[in-house]
Amino acid sequence: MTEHKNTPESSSSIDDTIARILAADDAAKSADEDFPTVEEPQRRSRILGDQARELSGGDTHTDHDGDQYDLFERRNLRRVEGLSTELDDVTEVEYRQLRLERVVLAGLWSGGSAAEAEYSLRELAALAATAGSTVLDGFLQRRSTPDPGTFFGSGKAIEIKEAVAELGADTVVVDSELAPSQRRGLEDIVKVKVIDRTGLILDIFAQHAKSREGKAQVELAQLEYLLPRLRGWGESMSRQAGGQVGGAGAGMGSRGPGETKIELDRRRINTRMAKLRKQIAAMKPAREAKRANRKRNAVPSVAIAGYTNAGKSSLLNRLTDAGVLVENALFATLDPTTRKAVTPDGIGYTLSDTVGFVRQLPTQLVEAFRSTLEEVADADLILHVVDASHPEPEGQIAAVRTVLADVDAHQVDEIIVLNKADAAEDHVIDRIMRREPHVSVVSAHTGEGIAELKERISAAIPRPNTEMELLVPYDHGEIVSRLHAEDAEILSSTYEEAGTRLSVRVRPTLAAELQQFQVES
Ligand SMILES: Nc1nc2c(ncn2[C@@H]2O[C@H](COP(=O)(O)OP(=O)(O)OP(=O)(O)O)[C@@H](O)[C@H]2O)c(=O)[nH]1
Ligand SMILES: [Mg+2]
Repeated sequence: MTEHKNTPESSSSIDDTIARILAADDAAKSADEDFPTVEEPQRRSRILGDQARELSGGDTHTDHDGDQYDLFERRNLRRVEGLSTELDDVTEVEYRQLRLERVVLAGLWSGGSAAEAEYSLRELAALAATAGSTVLDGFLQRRSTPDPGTFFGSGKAIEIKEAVAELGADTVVVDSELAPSQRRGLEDIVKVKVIDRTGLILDIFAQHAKSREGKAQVELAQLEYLLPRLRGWGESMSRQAGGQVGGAGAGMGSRGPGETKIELDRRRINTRMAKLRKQIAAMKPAREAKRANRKRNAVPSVAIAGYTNAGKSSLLNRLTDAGVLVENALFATLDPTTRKAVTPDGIGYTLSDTVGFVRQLPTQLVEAFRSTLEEVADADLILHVVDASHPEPEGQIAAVRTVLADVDAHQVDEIIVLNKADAAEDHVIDRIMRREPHVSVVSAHTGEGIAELKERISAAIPRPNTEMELLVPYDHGEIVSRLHAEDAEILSSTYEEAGTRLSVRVRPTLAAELQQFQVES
């Protein structure tokens, strides 16, 4: 840990920080406007370390991905390496601005195969790269239960410390959720800041949230994460006040002003959380109205769900030409996008992109995003997109289903969409096809399997079911075009003297409008 100076400024800067955190709305607004834009090529080359390249460098876009206006903006928001490695304000580190730059990863291998433990660590590397940091090295420790004091045990912690010093790292990212005391214990040994998986994921969400609702949801999740960790915070502050470093509760510096401050902070954070909950609740009616409207018109809804980076947005673009942001980064999409789509035989439906899932998705996020995720539960069909180019997609499928069950979405019909077939190994595809009853193999990039998927969607969504026989006079050509354009199944159509004779299946709302043209069959 960096030494803190015992000056009045240091404690007032913490006040400032807390004030800034709690005034997050204003801060977010001005940050949007004031963020300096840097020329794209220069910025890109500076953020990509060698290890990060595997993830961040591989963007390929097809024509279907559209204009991707967000992409440029997203890149401009990336962190610049090397601006600060000083841990001068613990409050900032723990909340909102992790400022991780050169990181060493560490994970516990406590069960399962070695390969699984390694995937998890690789995924952590991808997460860290998405958060804008350079991954220098990674450690796995075989150990059945975590050490209560330092998580890895002091021997391994010292090993990590040595690597950190040798590589010049400024952060250790641990592939689990750490108890506050474990984090502190480990920090005291490795001497740089320690972040856990949850903190890292929350940081990515904070960077990527765009809509007002998304921002509020992420902030709520961050505060929820922070609240039980306030003790650590208070101790750091006491160190600043008294300059005493010691175990929990040791020394004069850890009592008095520090405690009062924690109480005060806790209260302010609770107030802020209550306000956020209210805000989020207030935003719900608008979304619910939209959903109710869709329900009334009986427009079927299809939700695209799946593990992060599986290709959900690419699939949405491929199916609808939506131009939604596609990025080889984790959690590129946070705000659900809904687009209109049509089946090959002309049935309209809505298709929604959703936030990606990840192993150990922080529970704070599931809670904060519950209202968004519930839309998936409400869908008529879930396209569960799976990255078939991953060597072991089963773990991802299971992680996604856990979250879906959590928001009561496991009842909804599901098609497993094995995406990235162009890059996948046949044996992986075969394995999953044997396990899962409803599988479509596609590539959002090449378009392979997309036509078949469209047919499947068409067969799986609720179809219009009111049969009608219509005679539409020729001066009402707009009705015929509408039937072709909209939610109707045209079973037959012939031209007669008085007009077009049609045998159709439509939804109840449209049936009511068409009554004047109805004839006996
Ligand atoms: N080879 C290959 N790559 C693909 C395919 N579909 C998507 N990708 C790539 O996979 C990466 C992730 O794609 P996205 O569509 O952003 O994935 P997502 O599921 O929306 O990801 P998040 O929003 O971050 O959860 C991008 O680099 C895409 O170009 C595919 O069919 N084949
Ligand atoms: Mg996406």
